[in-house]
Amino acid sequence: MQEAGEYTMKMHPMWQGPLVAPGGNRQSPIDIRVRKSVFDPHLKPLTPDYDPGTCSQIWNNGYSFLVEYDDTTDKSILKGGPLEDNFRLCQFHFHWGESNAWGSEHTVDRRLFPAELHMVHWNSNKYSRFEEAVMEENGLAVIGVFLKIGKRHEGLQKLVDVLPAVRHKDSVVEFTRFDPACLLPANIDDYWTYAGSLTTPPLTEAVTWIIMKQHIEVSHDQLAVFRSLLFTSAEEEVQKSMVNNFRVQQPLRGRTVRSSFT
Ligand SMILES: NS(=O)(=O)c1c(F)c(F)c(S(=O)(=O)CCO)c(N[C@H]2CCc3ccccc32)c1F
Ligand SMILES: [Zn+2]
Repeated sequence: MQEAGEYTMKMHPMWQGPLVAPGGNRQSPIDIRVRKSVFDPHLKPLTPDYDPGTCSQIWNNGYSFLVEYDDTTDKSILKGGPLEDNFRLCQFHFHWGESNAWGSEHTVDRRLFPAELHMVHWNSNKYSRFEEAVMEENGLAVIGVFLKIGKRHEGLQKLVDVLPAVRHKDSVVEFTRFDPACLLPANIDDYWTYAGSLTTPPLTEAVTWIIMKQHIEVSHDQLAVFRSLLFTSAEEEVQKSMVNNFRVQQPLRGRTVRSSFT
């Protein structure tokens, strides 16, 4: 019988890390209870300003596939919303399920989505490198966008077409001139925001999460290509499909989720 207060250090097969970071009281992901969120009239519109020229490569790191951006200058930045400083885009990635019934990390009133996009940014006013910001409270800002199955997403197709080239873990290909703004929903003024953490190691409590209320649509076939990726490298005998690469939800611990809309 587990002693009260003892942390359940269950090892989630996916992340090989503790599910609840010891002492963590602002862990992610969470369920967003819409009626418990608090409208904050001081929240500004989000103003992303991305330069497709900073897009550099796409790679499979054995957790997800990442599209990486050159973050050595302030060319692709996120400002506004709940943010006081400039945040530089460093990468975006997705989380998805083995079926369309689940796959997102965050949920809205327990509603699961088949996938979730995360655009990872770091505070370039306060820090000089991502690795520094990742250890600091509010060093990072991650935009979350839910994906639903529907019409084909024309902008996503350029990315889907290159995924077979990064099928195995540690494969990298050059990927340029991709405008990440094409993956944002039409309405980016309506969002929820809360103080949380990375959902993969190092699970640091450094993230201002900005979760879009409006989802984007991708086709069934486009999402099926995500599932053709592998967690395993080409050398490994047993190949494992890259699916269910999401973390289980974490306790809210009294945090308030603010909304930019009523
Ligand atoms: N859901 S999430 O937004 O918390 C998140 C991920 F889910 C995720 F998988 C990754 S990763 O780079 O693929 C794996 C590294 O842990 C990152 N990458 C971040 C975390 C650590 C790190 C270090 C260097 C560059 C990017 C990242 C991430 F921020
Ligand atoms: Zn993520």
